[in-house]
Amino acid sequence: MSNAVMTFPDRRLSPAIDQVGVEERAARFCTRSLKKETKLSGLRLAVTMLDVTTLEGADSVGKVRQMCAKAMRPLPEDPSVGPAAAVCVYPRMVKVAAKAVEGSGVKVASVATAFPSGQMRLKERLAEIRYCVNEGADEIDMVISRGQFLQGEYRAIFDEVAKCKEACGEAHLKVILETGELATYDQVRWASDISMAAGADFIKTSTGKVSPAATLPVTLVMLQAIEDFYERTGRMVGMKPAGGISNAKLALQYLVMVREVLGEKWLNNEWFRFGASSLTNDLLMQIRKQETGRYQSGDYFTKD
Ligand SMILES: O=C[C@H](O)COP(=O)(O)O
Repeated sequence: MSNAVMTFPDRRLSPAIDQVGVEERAARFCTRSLKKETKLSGLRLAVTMLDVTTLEGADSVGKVRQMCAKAMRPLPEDPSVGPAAAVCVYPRMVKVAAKAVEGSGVKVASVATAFPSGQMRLKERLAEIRYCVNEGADEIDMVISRGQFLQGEYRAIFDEVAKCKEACGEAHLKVILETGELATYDQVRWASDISMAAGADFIKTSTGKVSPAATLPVTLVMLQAIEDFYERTGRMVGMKPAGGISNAKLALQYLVMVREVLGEKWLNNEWFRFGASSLTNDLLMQIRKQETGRYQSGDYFTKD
């Protein structure tokens, strides 16, 4: 990565966001009607973009293994569907997940840095990243320190992201902004710009533990930040909306938006992911519906 990219950004390059304009533009993505073939290929594409997630205190080895099996082969009778991009787990489950998906191409993402609050000294948060990578994580989903960000300690945020990136080594870094706590679109835009300049491989909306989580307008603000960053630096950054995305229709609206804002180049799982704990089955159900004309009962699919 060039030094120019790792420089604290100039806030004057982060434009003020027109709230009404962003919300109206995002709402227009919901009104597009898609042809049957486009819908089916979008649904299939969405499955391959899933970070199939479980982030519960009650997570067990059995649950994680079952989720990994589903991520590798979402529809057992049709191997052409999937696999998902990754599974996303807590640090303690990384080793279990890495063993379960070994050789399949499905990546292991781990949340880290005292997820979801981030309320821990940086030293321990960096140690947590190194632990996850040692256990076999390919990707790290970190949280920024929102308290510090909201107090205007922007250089501290830049430094923590840069240090987390360094601690990742070869692993990819996704930076969770927790947009539901950032109060305004302007703050979301500024946090996106800081994170990308500090080395984020992906920017991600939410932990899934705070409401509101991902929304189309907030994702649009982040996509625009990615577009501007790419124009300025030539470096592509990925996008991951996460939290509360549980139906296929909404997933397709996200894909329409990504295509229109960033173009086809971003429309694959190297550059776009859905973080979701319960979207898989609705995508599978809609794929079966498009292919057979019938709805399969929810019981037909294994538990998300
Ligand atoms: O990163 C993923 C989120 O934690 C998933 O949130 P969700 O359970 O609302 O789908």
